[in-house]
Amino acid sequence: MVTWDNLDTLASFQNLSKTGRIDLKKVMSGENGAERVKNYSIPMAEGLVYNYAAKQVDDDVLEALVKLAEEAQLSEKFEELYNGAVINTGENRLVLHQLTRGQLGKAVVADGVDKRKFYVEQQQRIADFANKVHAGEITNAAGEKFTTVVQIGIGGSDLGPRAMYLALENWAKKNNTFKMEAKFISNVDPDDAAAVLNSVDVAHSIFVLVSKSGTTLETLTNESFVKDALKKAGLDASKHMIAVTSETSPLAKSDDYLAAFFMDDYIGGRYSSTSAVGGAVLSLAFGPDVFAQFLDGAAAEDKLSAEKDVLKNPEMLDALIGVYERNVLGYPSTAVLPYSQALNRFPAHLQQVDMESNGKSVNRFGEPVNYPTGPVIFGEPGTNGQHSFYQLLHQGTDIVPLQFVGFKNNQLDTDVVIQDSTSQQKLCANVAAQIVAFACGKEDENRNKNFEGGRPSSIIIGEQVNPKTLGALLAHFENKIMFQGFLWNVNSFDQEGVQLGKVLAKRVLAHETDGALKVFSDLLNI
Ligand SMILES: O=P(O)(O)OC[C@H]1O[C@H](O)[C@H](O)[C@@H](O)[C@@H]1O
Repeated sequence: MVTWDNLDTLASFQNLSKTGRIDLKKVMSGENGAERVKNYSIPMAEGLVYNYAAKQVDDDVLEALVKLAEEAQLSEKFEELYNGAVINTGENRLVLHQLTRGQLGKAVVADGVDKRKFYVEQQQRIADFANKVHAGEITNAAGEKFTTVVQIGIGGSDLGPRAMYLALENWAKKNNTFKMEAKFISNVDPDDAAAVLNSVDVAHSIFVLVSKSGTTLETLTNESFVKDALKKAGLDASKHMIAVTSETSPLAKSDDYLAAFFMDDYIGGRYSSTSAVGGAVLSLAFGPDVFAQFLDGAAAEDKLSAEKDVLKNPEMLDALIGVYERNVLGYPSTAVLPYSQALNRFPAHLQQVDMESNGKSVNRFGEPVNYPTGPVIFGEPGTNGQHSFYQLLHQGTDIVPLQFVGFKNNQLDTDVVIQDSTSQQKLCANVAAQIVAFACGKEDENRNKNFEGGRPSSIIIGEQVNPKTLGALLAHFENKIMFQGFLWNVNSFDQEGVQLGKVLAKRVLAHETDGALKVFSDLLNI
């Protein structure tokens, strides 16, 4: 049996707090540094490697982290989760997104259904549908092929699928698996839908309406927006739309769609990229086989997350180091910095996964916690970020732990040699340089030009962004966030904090306001 205790009640956490502070500048300089880079590294799935040489840890801290993992029963809690325990206590739900890509434990039966079978069945239904669209067996009313897919959804029904699509678009083009261009409508700002609709040929577009609940105001509004545009173009909306939702949602039984594919309440929106939510758009855009490879990558990383030896489990160690940084060293934020244009929207997706999961002030029993929980997450791809916010990261008063991601190869064949190096080499040179610059700094008599150093980072290195490495990368961060939730003893799988704003917005629209809300409503001309 596992016990759910607050972090600050664990003896191993008290011991961790007493370990000596690491002088990163010192340990990362010279031969010492070279040894650390070689040793402080864990193989991940699909040829990825997690390197934590530039984190403020040494063997003593690592030993204390291992003890913390044991006392907090991280492995046992993950085991409970994938075997179908009610981990999402706030909503009384199981947490099953790992089951969409593999079976780590025993069969999970819920509501009389084997859940792994259910997810595979949905994946298969989507594959059949996508193949028929590609073969021209499912067409528009004029019998012409669909050429574009447009996803309508917001939050978890947008960010993950969008980030994954962008990550694989060029790879698919290069590898001849690109089937259809995908576009995304999310914001209730009418300019979002209008701009996307202006950029596509609606007569040859298939729209994927994605809403787990089937009740999200922005998504339903955008659906009407699109239906209106289709009608104005003389088209039958029901011949152009499919839905991805949960079987219990109001959308599930509607005749308004060509087809409906299902996820369920046991998959949080932000964890739904590997379910039908990501499956529909990615299978249509790149073919079902590419989506299957993406799932394989995620499944392989999930397996590593189940590894009991902390020093062989990249997700668990990353989580533990993050908690050490947050709760012992007191760092309030974390930046995710992929040196890859393909991962352009990956930080935005992680922002939701991390901050919606662990941005909590009460533990899983609803009692206030006395320690900081989830950090603020932000990020941009390198090298763009270097010319923007890195100034604060190098010389600002806050220390911000960094999570770099870098790949040896780009996705397209095009590159040039300028000043004796390719663009890809320049990209990689920059990430290596940044790790050492942040860790070691540089002394200068001019205080303005002085770099203190001592700024920690980790890096995940891979060969190339492709479906498998992307799946592994996604699972890494999902599972890291899950382990951190276990450590903080929060429920990482609900999101009550987003409700209040929705309720007040409804009041504004119904003109049922007073006080400050009324004045703001007037100022905004509602
Ligand atoms: O998929 P839906 O039910 O439309 O939900 C879309 C999103 O909106 C909610 O407000 C939540 O904050 C997100 O976790 C969710 O992903």
